[in-house]
Amino acid sequence: MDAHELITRNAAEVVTEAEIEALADDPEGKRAYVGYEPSGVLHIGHMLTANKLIDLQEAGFEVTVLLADVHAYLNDKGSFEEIRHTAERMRDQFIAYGLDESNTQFVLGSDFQLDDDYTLDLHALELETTLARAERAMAEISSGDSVKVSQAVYPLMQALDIPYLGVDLAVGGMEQRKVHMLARDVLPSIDREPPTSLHTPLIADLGTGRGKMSSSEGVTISMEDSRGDIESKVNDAYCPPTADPEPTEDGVERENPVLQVFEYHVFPRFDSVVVERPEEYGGDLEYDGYDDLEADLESGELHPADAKGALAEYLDRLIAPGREQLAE
Ligand SMILES: N[C@@H](Cc1ccc(O)cc1)C(=O)O
Repeated sequence: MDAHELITRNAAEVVTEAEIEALADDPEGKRAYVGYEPSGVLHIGHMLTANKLIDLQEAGFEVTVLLADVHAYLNDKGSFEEIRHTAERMRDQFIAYGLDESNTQFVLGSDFQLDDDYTLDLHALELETTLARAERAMAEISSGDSVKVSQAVYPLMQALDIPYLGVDLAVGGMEQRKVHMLARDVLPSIDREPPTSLHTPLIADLGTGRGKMSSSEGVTISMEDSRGDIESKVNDAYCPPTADPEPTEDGVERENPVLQVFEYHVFPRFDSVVVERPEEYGGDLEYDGYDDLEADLESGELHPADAKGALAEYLDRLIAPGREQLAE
């Protein structure tokens, strides 16, 4: 796979295509980051962007993981002490998941976000931004109806992190796109380059195929799950024999989350996938890429129950190192 393909595979969008192209062609010195609010344990949402960071490392990027402790605090995720503690645990889980410490830089937000220069630049961005714009940028990041002042400061800090970390590419889920657009608009006002961004798709809830998989509602997979937990969640997952299910009766769009997890979590991390089947049902199936697996599910060659069995097996392999880490 060439650099451009590695960078863009499984991305829902890049802003802009031309800027990505230029980064792909740049042989050295390119840097990317993802920021995470430390809270709870690593789950499949974090792992999706972590997979992208692993692709980017392979494509020659230097990668930074920002453990955004101040952001978590501003977004009401607990006391600063608790968040700090969670940040340390999270870092260890990312390493267990495969973000090699030798080429991943882990940075704590509070290590630079409380400096004088940062604070003054932040105030300059506050002057450039209406409350309404800041609030819109946060719509898919913070929950709750009334936005606090802290949550209006949040996206401006996220924008400012990009030049302060010295990165060329900001990576995040689709829910981060409005913050990245805001960053493109406001950073030039303080003589900083507008950043390039890449967004990963949102994966549907495992149980229903609707909405998005999240740690706060519905069914997700986390590093705390035992093999048995994974098996029962995957077993109960929504998996019609198509990649393009009909909407529900009341018109809610649905995805096939089992296929999505194969596409965005399993295939990026394994060279091939074996679906074990007894001889009388045709024996094992082996796939070198996602498309063939999807085609077999659609044609009926691969039964959803067998697909689920294999998914549980591979998810377990992805989770195991983190689970062991947590048990320490
Ligand atoms: N907004 C991100 C966290 C984050 C914070 C600061 C950043 O610079 C980047 C990302 C989230 O929703 O989890």
